[in-house]
Amino acid sequence: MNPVKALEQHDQAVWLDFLARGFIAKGDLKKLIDQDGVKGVTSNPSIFEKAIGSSDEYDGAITTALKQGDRSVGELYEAVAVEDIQHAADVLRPTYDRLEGRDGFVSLEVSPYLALDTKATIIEAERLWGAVKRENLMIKVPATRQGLAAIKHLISKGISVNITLLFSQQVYRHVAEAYLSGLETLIANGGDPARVGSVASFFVSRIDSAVDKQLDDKIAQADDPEEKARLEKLKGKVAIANAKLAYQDYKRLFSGDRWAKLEVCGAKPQRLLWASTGTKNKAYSDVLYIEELIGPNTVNTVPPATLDAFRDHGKPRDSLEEDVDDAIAILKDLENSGISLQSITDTLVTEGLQLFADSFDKLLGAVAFKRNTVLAGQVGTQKLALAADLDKEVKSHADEWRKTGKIRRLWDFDKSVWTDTDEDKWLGWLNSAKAEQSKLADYADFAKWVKARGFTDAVVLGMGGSSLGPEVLAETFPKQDGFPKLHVLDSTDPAQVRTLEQSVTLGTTLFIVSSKSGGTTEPNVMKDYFLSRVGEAVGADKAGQHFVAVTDPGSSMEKVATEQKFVRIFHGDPTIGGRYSVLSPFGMVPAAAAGLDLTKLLELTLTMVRSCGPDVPPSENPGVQLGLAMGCAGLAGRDKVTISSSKSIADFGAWAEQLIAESTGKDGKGLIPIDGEPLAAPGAYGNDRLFIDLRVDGENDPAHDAKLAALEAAGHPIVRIVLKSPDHIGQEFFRFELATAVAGAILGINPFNQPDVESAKIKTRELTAAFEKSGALPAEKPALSTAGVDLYTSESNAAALREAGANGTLDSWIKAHLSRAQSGDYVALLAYIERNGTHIDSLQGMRLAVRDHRHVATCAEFGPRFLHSTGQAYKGGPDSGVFLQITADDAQDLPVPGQSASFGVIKAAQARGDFDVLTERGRRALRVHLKGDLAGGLKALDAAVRAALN
Ligand SMILES: O=C(CO)[C@@H](O)[C@H](O)[C@H](O)[C@H](O)COP(=O)(O)O
Ligand SMILES: O=C[C@H](O)COP(=O)(O)O
Repeated sequence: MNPVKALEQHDQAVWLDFLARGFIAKGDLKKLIDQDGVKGVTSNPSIFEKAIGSSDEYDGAITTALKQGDRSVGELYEAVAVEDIQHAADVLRPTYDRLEGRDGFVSLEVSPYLALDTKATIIEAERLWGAVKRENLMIKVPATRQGLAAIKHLISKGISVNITLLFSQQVYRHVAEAYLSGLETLIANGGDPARVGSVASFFVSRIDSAVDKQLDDKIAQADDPEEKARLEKLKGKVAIANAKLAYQDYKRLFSGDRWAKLEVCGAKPQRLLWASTGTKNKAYSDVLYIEELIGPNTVNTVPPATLDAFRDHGKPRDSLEEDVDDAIAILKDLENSGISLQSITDTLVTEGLQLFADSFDKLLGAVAFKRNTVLAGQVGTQKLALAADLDKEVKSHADEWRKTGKIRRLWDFDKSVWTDTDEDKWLGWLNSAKAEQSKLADYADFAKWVKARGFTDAVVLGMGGSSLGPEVLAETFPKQDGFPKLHVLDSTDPAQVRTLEQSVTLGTTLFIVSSKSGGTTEPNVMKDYFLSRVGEAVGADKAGQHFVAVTDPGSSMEKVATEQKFVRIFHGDPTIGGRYSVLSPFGMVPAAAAGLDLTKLLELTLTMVRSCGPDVPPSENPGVQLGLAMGCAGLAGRDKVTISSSKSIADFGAWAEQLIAESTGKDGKGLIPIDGEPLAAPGAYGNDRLFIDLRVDGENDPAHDAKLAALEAAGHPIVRIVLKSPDHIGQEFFRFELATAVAGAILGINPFNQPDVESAKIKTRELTAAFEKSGALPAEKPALSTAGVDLYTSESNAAALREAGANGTLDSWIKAHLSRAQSGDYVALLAYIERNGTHIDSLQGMRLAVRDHRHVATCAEFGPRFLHSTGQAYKGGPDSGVFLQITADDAQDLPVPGQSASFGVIKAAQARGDFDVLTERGRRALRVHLKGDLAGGLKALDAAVRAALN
């Protein structure tokens, strides 16, 4: 007789420790049931990893699932795994029915990531039980301390459980106890125990592998031949002895009064199931762990090769209760040899969890890869070309992130991923795109209202995080028919305010006042100004009808907006910091007002959110990959994150800049984003760059590509990101948000605070308060005053510059100042003037001259805008900045209604406040105040810069 089938006569059930889609579909499982009498199937993460991850058998199913709509990697895995389990359960159903529920089960394991979390295990087990919907299902739960509590609960709810990763007799007794007490609760609550099945999966071969290793060490150390022989005799014996003794426990636990009471109600004993029964040591019989463990009321789950071997040459006999005394002696002998079985079995549980988690990581990575392939192009692609050293660092961090489950912890709001302070309070952005989806109807109503009102223009008044996201949307998307043109004003420069005013028709303009805190100076004074101007145009009582506010609940802005009868107040989410707020009302309200397709924007964004999800291991997770590259590059001194973006998304860098700089630049550490520097030949750069290139598919620029290729060939790390279309911009917002948070963790900082922005704000407030009191800003003494310029700096900076040759000319000061920039430093031009094409060109000319002559990174920024962006990193980040602040006389100032400080005064106070903090921190900073005609002043400065460099 077929030896496998013959096991029935010994009252032992054979299950198959294997599952795969084609195997079931082709009828192979059915054949084993019919021919071998197989009565069950077990699966585990390693089995699914082999089935799904290492074959293309599931590609069709994954494609079909995705055709019904995108879903997360975890959901995709579960969809196909649940189908497989259902198919197996259906094939086993006749067995289950024939044996009246005593056999015919298929097992599905809960995620190994949850093994140490009782509550999460219970939730997942109940969910899987509900999803598979088969009576002959068993949910597998590991026998950890936390698992035991879950097992008891699940049994009490009538869910059949297979307890896995069981190695020790002591733990087995707890497992049986959990089952018995679970049944007692079930019965007490009126449940039917006859419907509950359970097995305790006791692992064998892994024990021998671990014990034999220790025995071999001892044998190698032993001098006495007798001792060597004694130890040798124990090899390959311990696992079976351990299992035999567990079986003696089984017999005791499932007899007697307690059990009788349960049995009478219809309860079935929880059978011992021998798992890990494939022989690992080739010196042993390949059917060892079947032949030696045959006994009534047990199960052996067998891998296919072992099953084939046993069918071929297995010799069944009732072996389980043979030589029980010998088994006791073997374990005693082992203990006497100084080998602790308890410590081995404890380790095996930990290792087992890690092995299943490793398999699950691999499996989810493979599913993520397949999802990506099917979605081809719908998710922006990302290619990392990192030089060898950096690549190695990134891979090693990725592995550390995988092993320690950091991406899951991050998504779980675990602040210990960062500095363990209050990071958990600032992670609302992780779920904001999803949350915004639930408000689509409201945004549609708002958009309808905007359209119906016939607004020609919509102007966002805000700073930093509140303005730069909307600015990207305004610059990336064309004006939509029937909707207003979207503008952004983020300045206190009088000329800039006036230019904006002249570019719109006040009577048909909607103002969106955006301030999370509500207390920021700029949006408040801009709002005061335009409320008054609109009042003049349409009547003070109607002005509020042109204003909406976006602000966090309870802010001072909310109060003011209510008093001033704004049309609407949209609430931000207080768990999202400004720089992470674009995929929240701060981005969505302006987008809705401009008539953008929010449904599409968010849907596309969510595809990236899923790609970056907690279930996507670091190696396949684009946000984590980018963040690791940024963080590791920073640690390696490549801390100038140089961003280039193709034409239609050219403004993206300005948003990314505020995110990266304000998040990471603090505590003397951080990344310095470099935006707007066109690429040059490798010779223009030092070794402090990481290049991130974003392009919209089809926006080809061969010259740019050639430069990137040359940089790559010269050993600079490059990240290339390709967006399918500008509509996919939301994906990049999320990718960069996650990447920045990850980079923050690598750098060891809290990416969600901005301590040094605050210090400049305090200084500015002190200066404006002084102005309100005395009618003038406190006097200051220039280090040099010429007809065209006044130069200011701290005494220590002035002394250093004089020593370096600064004398009575602008050129000499600029020369001395720029010569302070050494390799690895950056030079930042910080201009408190109108941000317009001419001035941008002017700053660009100077910065590129500096870069090309001194081979340092350069920044060209406009104040006060950059104070809410890169300003944090300039003051709080690494001390590698050389700052040239540029201020100028305002040709024409502009009053702010209701206060004596004008726009010009506020701007001057902001420039001085920031400069004071820079110099107080000992940073290398020089302020050039251009007197008289601004164009002429900039020209003179340009000449001085070029002279200094030549
Ligand atoms: O736990 C069960 C059945 O309940 C099995 O699926 C169990 O996971 C497997 O037998 C083992 O993981 C296989 O172990 P090994 O052969 O890799 O040592
Ligand atoms: O990035 C944020 C800016 O500092 C503006 O802050 P706010 O939105 O609270 O006005």
